Amino acid sequence: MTLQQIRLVIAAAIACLVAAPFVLNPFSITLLNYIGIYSLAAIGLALLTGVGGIVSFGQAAFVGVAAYSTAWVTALNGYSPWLGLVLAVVLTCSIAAILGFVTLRLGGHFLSLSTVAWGLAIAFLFGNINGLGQHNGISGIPPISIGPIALVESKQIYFLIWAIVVAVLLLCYNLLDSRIGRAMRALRGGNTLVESLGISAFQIKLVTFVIAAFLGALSGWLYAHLGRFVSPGPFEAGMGIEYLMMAMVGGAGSVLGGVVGAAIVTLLKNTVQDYLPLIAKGASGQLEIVAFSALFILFLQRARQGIVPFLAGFLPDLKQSRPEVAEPLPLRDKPEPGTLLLKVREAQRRFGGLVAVNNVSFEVKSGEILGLIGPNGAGKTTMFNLLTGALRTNSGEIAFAGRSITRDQQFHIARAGISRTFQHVKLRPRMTLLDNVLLGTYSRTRTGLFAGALRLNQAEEASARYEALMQLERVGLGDKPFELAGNLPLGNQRVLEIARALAADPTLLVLDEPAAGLRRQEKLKLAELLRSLRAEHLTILLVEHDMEFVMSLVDRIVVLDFGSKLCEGEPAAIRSDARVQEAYLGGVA
Ligand SMILES: Nc1ncnc2c1ncn2[C@@H]1O[C@H](COP(=O)(O)OP(=O)(O)OP(=O)(O)O)[C@@H](O)[C@H]1O
Repeated sequence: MTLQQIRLVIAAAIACLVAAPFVLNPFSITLLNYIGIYSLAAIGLALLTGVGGIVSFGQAAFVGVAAYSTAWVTALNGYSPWLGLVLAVVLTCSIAAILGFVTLRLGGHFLSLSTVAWGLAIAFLFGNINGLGQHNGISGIPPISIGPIALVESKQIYFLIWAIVVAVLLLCYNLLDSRIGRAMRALRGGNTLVESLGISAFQIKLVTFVIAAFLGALSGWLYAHLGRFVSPGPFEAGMGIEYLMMAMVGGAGSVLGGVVGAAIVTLLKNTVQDYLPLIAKGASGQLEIVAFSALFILFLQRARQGIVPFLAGFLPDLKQSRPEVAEPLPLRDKPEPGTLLLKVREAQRRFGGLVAVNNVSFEVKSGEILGLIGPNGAGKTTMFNLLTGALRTNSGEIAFAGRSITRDQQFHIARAGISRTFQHVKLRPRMTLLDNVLLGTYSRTRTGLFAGALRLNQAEEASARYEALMQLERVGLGDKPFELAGNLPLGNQRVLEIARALAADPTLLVLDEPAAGLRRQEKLKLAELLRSLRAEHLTILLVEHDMEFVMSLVDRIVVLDFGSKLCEGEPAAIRSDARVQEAYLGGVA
């Protein structure tokens, strides 16, 4: 499918939206208004839950904070709904920022459980604060006015609601295709990779959380001025679950899924409400929940990925154009070859009673390739995790480029110029090769949230894309930049990790078993690549079990055994060292 065809489909969809109020009856228009309003909250959840992987049950509470804010400003204090919008957005986003700051460091299920807790707490407040009408709610909310026109009728507010929905969709698509959006997309699947790229996972989660709340705020503001009345019911936990359902039914990873999910759930609910009283007189309220739950379970079993991604699977792939030559991204200042780059002094790391790294000291000079070898379980990967900040040392010091990084957070260390690959490959399999490598350029680029959403910094984006393509070509993966990373064989996934690490223009490249899973020819190519990197004065630290590969490549070797340093020296000396033969090579070298 070409970009032009997609534009045509979008233009046709917008034409239908514009024509709808002229051909539909008032009830259908009201239904569409509610679908639009729910869509905004569901798009927020699609970003938070589907893209960012943070399951939240509390979206209804944010919608409620905004609805009550604008009701208080307008119905109780007589100010304009536009002032209500300002308070709604500021208050909702501030509450989200505080809640996010407190809870987003919680891992896994605890984070989701906390959203249930604060969702319930906020909804409870609506019904119990005197000044907010308690359970009777607030009525007499005025309509939104644009200039002299008050949007009293459904048909009038319809255009405002759907203009906001379309604008939000466009901004979200732009955002997800930008530097910050890629970081948001990378959140799913764990923090270690994200932080190793110089991205603060906490910061990106907080941003995503506040964006989701902001969209909830827009939804709440419109909701209050459409119904002209607010009460606690629509903002309680049940509605929080319904928003989650909308996001999941539509396709949690897709912002368009938010709209489709809102439409399906709203229409389905409406239909169930119409037909259930015919079957069960009197108890249809409770039965509605049962029927709905049963449908949801069926959906989870049959189409878990959601409708939009499911349908998108039948469409021909979007023909994307290869990045074109662009201004190169700025390069770091590199230290003089031969100067001290990394100094590890008496580093120790324990796991309970096990000392995985035991007072290890070594140095790496700029421009050299140092191999770290040792039998399985010797502590090599743990050492790499200490250097890159993925783990903290229990004691000892690590200095990089003349500065202690012992207590630095992982993303700070990455930004300082240490890039790594992982023993167990860490990629984002549902992102393209190009996007995976683009993640590596994060610390070399600056485009922020708003510039990304508004596509204001296209020159930098073009440079980053070109850089990513160059790195893909350098490692031999440049022919299919739009292939999904998950489709690559394991060996090539390792090579893709190297391209991603190189895209950060590192001073020190830390490679954990890069040749594992490669065939002989591929290994030779990799060795050639690493040699060419050394010729460019890049410093490389390497863990590798393939001795032939290591010996032919590195300048020096440090040998670890049972967490301690056994010896260090040039490859020939290590090869003939009796202790190494005994401990590591089993006397066969
Ligand atoms: N997170 C952890 N918790 C507990 N023990 C750990 C942890 N990570 C590593 N270890 C233990 O620390 C020791 C060193 O492990 P490490 O992975 O660093 O060794 P390695 O030299 O990289 O081994 P291999 O070559 O097999 O990858 C092992 O005994 C391992 O079981």
